[in-house]
Amino acid sequence: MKRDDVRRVDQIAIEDYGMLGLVLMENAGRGAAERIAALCQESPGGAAHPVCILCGPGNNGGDGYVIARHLELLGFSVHILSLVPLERLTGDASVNASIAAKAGLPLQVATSAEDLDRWITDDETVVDCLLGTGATGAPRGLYGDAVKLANKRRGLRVAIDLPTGLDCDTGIPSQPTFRADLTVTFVAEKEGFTKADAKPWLGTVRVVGIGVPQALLNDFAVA
Ligand SMILES: NC(=O)C1=CN([C@@H]2O[C@H](COP(=O)(O)OP(=O)(O)OC[C@H]3O[C@@H](n4cnc5c(N)ncnc54)[C@H](OP(=O)(O)O)[C@@H]3O)[C@@H](O)[C@H]2O)[C@H](O)CC1
Ligand SMILES: [K+]
Repeated sequence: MKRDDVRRVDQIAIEDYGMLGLVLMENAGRGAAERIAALCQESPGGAAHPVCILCGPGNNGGDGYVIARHLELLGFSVHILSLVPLERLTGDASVNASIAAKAGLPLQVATSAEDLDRWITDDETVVDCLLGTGATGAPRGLYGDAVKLANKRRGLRVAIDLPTGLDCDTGIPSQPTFRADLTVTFVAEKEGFTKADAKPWLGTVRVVGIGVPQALLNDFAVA
């Protein structure tokens, strides 16, 4: 499915069907948390290890706060690294960041590559909630630093909606691109995921529904 169509599904679900963005984000985040839990149970270690969730400035980051809350409920030890001050967040992302903070989920704001190097450790699962379908071009500044650092760590890597740096329409990776073991994507596989260039960056792809009505999915020919 094309990036713009996926974003349209979100918009129509809210504007025409009256669904709340927060409901879509909750469904997305809970579904993603359940796929991450399944992966961590399958990994060599077997035990659920600590999880670091990297959150960006938009609703992809917003998903990360929901994922953190649900992974904690599943018994994981999570910590959240935001690359923007929380007051910079808006809408559904801001609501979920506030819930996570009020719930006492460990949360730090990284302002430098040194912060990221210190706080992203080597044995934890790293979840990429940096950039999603709102990204344009290669990850800039601290986002590029975060992707490069995450790619060097030894733990599992999970991309949410798409690996930061990957163009989800063309499948073309940018310098850098998050190299995922698992990509959890919402509504439908993105068109670029079928391209050979994308494969090394996606890992296993799992589609998570976000609760939009079948009638709306049918309008976009989503199975
Ligand atoms: N129906 C669905 O699929 C649902 C999707 N959800 C999630 O929402 C994201 C899309 O959220 P959105 O806020 O539109 O976009 P992003 O989170 O990707 O953030 C984009 C912002 O990031 C900045 N940006 C863009 N490109 C770059 C770059 N190359 N480097 C650094 N920063 C970048 C930009 O902000 P500025 O302030 O800099 O303009 C963008 O605004 C989707 O992917 C899903 O994860 C919903 O949660 C559930 C339903
Ligand atoms: K992402």
